[in-house]
Amino acid sequence: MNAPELLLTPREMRKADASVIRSGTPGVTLMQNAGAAVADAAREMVSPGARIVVLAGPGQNGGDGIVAATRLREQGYRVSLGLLGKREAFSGDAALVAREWPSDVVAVDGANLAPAELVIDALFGGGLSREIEGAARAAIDRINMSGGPVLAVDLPSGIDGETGAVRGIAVRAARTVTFAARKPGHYLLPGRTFCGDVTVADIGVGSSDLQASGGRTYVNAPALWREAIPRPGPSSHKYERGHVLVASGGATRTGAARLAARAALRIGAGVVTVASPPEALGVNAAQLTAIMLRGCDGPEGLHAILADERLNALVVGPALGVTAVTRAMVAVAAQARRRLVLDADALTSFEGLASELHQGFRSAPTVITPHDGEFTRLFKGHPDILDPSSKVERARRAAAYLSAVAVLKGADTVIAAPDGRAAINANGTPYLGTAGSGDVLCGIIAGLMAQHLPAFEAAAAAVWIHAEAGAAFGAGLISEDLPELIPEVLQGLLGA
Ligand SMILES: NC(=O)C1=CN([C@@H]2O[C@H](COP(=O)(O)OP(=O)(O)OC[C@H]3O[C@@H](n4cnc5c(N)ncnc54)[C@H](OP(=O)(O)O)[C@@H]3O)[C@@H](O)[C@H]2O)[C@@H](O)CC1
Ligand SMILES: Nc1ncnc2c1ncn2[C@@H]1O[C@H](COP(=O)(O)OP(=O)(O)O)[C@@H](O)[C@H]1O
Ligand SMILES: [K+]
Repeated sequence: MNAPELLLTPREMRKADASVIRSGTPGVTLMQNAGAAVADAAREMVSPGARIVVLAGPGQNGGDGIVAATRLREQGYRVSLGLLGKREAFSGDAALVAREWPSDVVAVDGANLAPAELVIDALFGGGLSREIEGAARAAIDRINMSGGPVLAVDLPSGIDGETGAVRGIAVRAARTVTFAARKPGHYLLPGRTFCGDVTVADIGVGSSDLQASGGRTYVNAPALWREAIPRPGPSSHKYERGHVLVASGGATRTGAARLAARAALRIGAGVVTVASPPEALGVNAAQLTAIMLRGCDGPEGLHAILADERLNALVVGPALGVTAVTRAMVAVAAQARRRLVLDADALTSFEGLASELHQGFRSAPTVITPHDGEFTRLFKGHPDILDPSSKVERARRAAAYLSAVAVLKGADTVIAAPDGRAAINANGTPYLGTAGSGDVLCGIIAGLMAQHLPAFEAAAAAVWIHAEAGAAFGAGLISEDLPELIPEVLQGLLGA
């Protein structure tokens, strides 16, 4: 099985580099390897002898660029080197490699990009620490206006490697070569859209060095959770595959629950029941077949239904209404200590009241699935959770605060666990932005938890499967399609 792919923030990457250097490999060797990998990528992008302009910044990212420039020059390319700052001002390993450049340098604002068949952007990488202004800003503007392909070293300059934010302005690259491990900024938006194709070069940082970084953020991919997905044994019966209960909204708001219920059944829950307010029983009954239906009158009704111990996973929130009654439903669900998914109105009903849920889900696996708007409402008054510029950090803090897995949805959905693990999803499609899509996601999560997947694995697997299904369908996707697309994705994962 492939190992899960670890993503390292620039700070964690520095720890990994330090670990390699402690084991005896000089930092300059890492830089030589990094620059050589950039030169290799450049050769794949242009024909022999092409004109290449390398723009190098004042730090070690610039050092990588100078190594690439030196190599490419030796290999017969017509290379010019533009520096942001003075050649004598380089420090550390970059100062060592700068001595090896055998030709003239120009200032970045003097570098002529017009004849270049390739621009190599080595202005800033993991050390970007503030908004870009002045000469650096003008240089990036000119790179983006040049119209030719750009190869970015480590990160497109201007993209924050930890958060994916644009620090004032950023290079639009056709390709990015990064080192040892991708960074969260390669996946988080808007960073992802600036990178082009991202490749990871092996520069001599081993897996023990990566572990030494302390990083706990992963790409959300099957390697992270595939082994946890159950396959029914020859003698297993439906209740072993779990029983999901989905709370339905009132008579005119029942579709969300049915979408979640259908998804829970398709992902493999043995039994799924919709708990319906009495006035909505007719409309639910008219549209349910394999899914069971129970009358459920508010929090007391839910409490009564949960006397059945076989109900082991609940979905509470979609289309329930933003009310005190919904808050009471959440309280009943939490007290029942069942696996729980909370979405939509269950979260918005606690607008500014997150403190009522503080550590509220310690006693049973729980997943919350807010989009940005729901997240901001729920944690109103909690700047410690809302303010970090990294989406990963926001999700992590929310998860720790509630003792629940937080799925912070969007085009770059982040899944975070209270223990600090996090995953960034990247296989989605904008076609998932369709009414009811989030309800389907809730159902998939609950269906996997009902089958005993731990909450983090269930949430991460569900986000990936949901996105994979949506991407496979593409244009014209509506939420009703999503549950019906699950079997093919599941069969691809399980090989059956
Ligand atoms: N051994 C290793 O560690 C290896 C590292 N490797 C490479 O090192 C890169 C990281 O290097 P790095 O830490 O030197 O940071 P880097 O991205 O060059 O920028 C720092 C410089 O930029 C400046 N600066 C920052 N923001 C600015 C702004 N907005 N506007 C203007 N200036 C700004 C900052 O100035 P200061 O803040 O100090 O004033 C400083 O001078 C990494 O991406 C990878 O490519 C590889 O070779 C593998 C081995
Ligand atoms: N541009 C996009 N790329 C990938 N996934 C997306 C995109 N837009 C929305 N999604 C996904 O679609 C789902 C929408 O859920 P949500 O916002 O709750 O919608 P609804 O309330 O209509 O169900 C989420 O899983 C989200 O991650
Ligand atoms: K760069």
